[in-house]
Amino acid sequence: MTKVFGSQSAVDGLDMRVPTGSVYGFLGPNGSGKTTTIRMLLGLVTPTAGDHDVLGHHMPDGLTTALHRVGSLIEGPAFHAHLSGLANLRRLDAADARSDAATSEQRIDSALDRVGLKPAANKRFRAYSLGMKQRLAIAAALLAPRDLLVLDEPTNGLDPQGTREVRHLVGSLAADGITVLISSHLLAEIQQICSHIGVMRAGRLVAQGSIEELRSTQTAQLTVHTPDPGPAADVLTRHGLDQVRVDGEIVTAAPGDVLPEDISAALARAGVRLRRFAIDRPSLEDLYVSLTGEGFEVRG
Ligand SMILES: Nc1ncnc2c1ncn2[C@@H]1O[C@H](COP(=O)(O)OP(=O)(O)OP(=O)(O)O)[C@@H](O)[C@H]1O
Repeated sequence: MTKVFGSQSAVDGLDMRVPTGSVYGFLGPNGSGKTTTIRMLLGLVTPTAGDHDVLGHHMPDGLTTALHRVGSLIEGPAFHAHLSGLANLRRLDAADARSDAATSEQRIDSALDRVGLKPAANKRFRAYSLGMKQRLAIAAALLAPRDLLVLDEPTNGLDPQGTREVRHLVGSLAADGITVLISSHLLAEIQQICSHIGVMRAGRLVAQGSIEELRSTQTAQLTVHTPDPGPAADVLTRHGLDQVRVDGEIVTAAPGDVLPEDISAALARAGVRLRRFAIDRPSLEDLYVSLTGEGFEVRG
């Protein structure tokens, strides 16, 4: 899908797949096109080009069929500060033409229970912590049964405790089988709960896949600390390792398919003395930084 606003391209040729049952972390710096993409997915913005399916329904024809199985948190519902969480949910539920008044109390109760807000149900919204406010917003998205939950930056502005609350909640919803699409500009905040990740940069999806797939695209690096760097480099080159480099007593190389145990045995046979032998794979953090140029923001 593509979305152009005036002369500005917000989303450019996006080809995105959110597998059923996944928690898909939709990552990218501010302004990279995440919200625009989510708004297109939910039929709130018409794409300039391209089309998409939601829960197996081609959009926009399947809008009414598919979207009542989709809960979303985009800008967040408008809550009344002086009303309790419970009263706020009652108002929202009553305003939904599709909701069945006969089951309203039961659905509200289970939504509050789901997000752990039952004990605070009668507290005024303005007395809620930021994490509680965000959990209430997610409860609002859960007033009807959902197959897919779309959360746009649900941890934005939350303190570490609020972030943990939201993360924990999303993890438990996913464990119940709800597919979750969750956007964030901070990989560290959502990495633990995601099974899949898509990375946006300047309107383009620059990487997408399961965490394992993305990790495996990262080239591992062998690092050897040794007082015998010359012989060590010779052994590594003879064993077919690429990019063998010597820097003082540190030798690095790309091990490729050569097994660590074969490398260490070969070094031992050649009499190379080792102070340290390690094979490291760059973290997802490194991948994210290299794809987006974004620094890793440490919070709290
Ligand atoms: N309605 C609009 N009219 C004009 N430009 C827009 C509109 N909506 C978004 N844009 C532009 O499109 C680009 C992508 O914005 P978008 O909000 O989708 O990014 P984002 O990744 O969600 O960022 P953020 O996390 O800041 O919301 C930005 O440059 C933004 O200014």
